[in-house]
Amino acid sequence: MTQDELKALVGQAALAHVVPGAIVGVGTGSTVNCFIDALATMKDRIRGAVSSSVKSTERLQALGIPVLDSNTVESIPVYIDGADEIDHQGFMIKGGGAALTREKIVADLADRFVCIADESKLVDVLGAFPLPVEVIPMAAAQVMRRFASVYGGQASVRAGVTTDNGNIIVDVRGLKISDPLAMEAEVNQWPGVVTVGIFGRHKAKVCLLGTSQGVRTLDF
Ligand SMILES: O=C(CO)[C@H](O)[C@H](O)COP(=O)(O)O
Repeated sequence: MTQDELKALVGQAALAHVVPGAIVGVGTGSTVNCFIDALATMKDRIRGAVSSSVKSTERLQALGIPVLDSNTVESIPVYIDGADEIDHQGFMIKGGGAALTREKIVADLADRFVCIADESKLVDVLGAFPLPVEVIPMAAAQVMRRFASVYGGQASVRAGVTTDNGNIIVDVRGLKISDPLAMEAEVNQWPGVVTVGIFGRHKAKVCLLGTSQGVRTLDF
């Protein structure tokens, strides 16, 4: 199966986790796009969606799925999103699509994070994928220096990218993230960091992993 077919497979499988009559949290990315397309087939059975990006909002609305303002929603049963990497505890790196801050905000509303990913995303240790960090532009140089001095990571500004919140993305290479919760807590308090793309406190409860043998379910 191709990677696109695996994404379509898990996008479809995620429908089983959508709670009828409820609001569903929707992530961002090519795997989530498959989920959004599948969700359109049950749009009359949900109250609507809370979206994590302008791109996902546009796709949802184009398919006739109502998108609610996150400030009007107190909690949701399920958030469905992809990942750039996921480990065997359900910790993730996210932000390859630059939507990490809004993704974490919607994940924070949710009782359960259901990750959908193809099998190439499953890793033993996070960090081979460059760690995205949303940063307020005037802090970029200081945040990059700090990554080098504290973790030995090589950071660079992602060219040509502005987030939905008007900030930049710094990508950090050369990390081995052995303690995701500790690194998330540390980096999130550096001045100018809006969000680090480690999903530690907001890790997945379930991962639907697309494999050539079918969907493998990992429970964390
Ligand atoms: O974190 C994300 C966007 O900010 C995505 O979930 C992540 O990049 C995976 O994307 P894709 O499904 O296209 O591989």
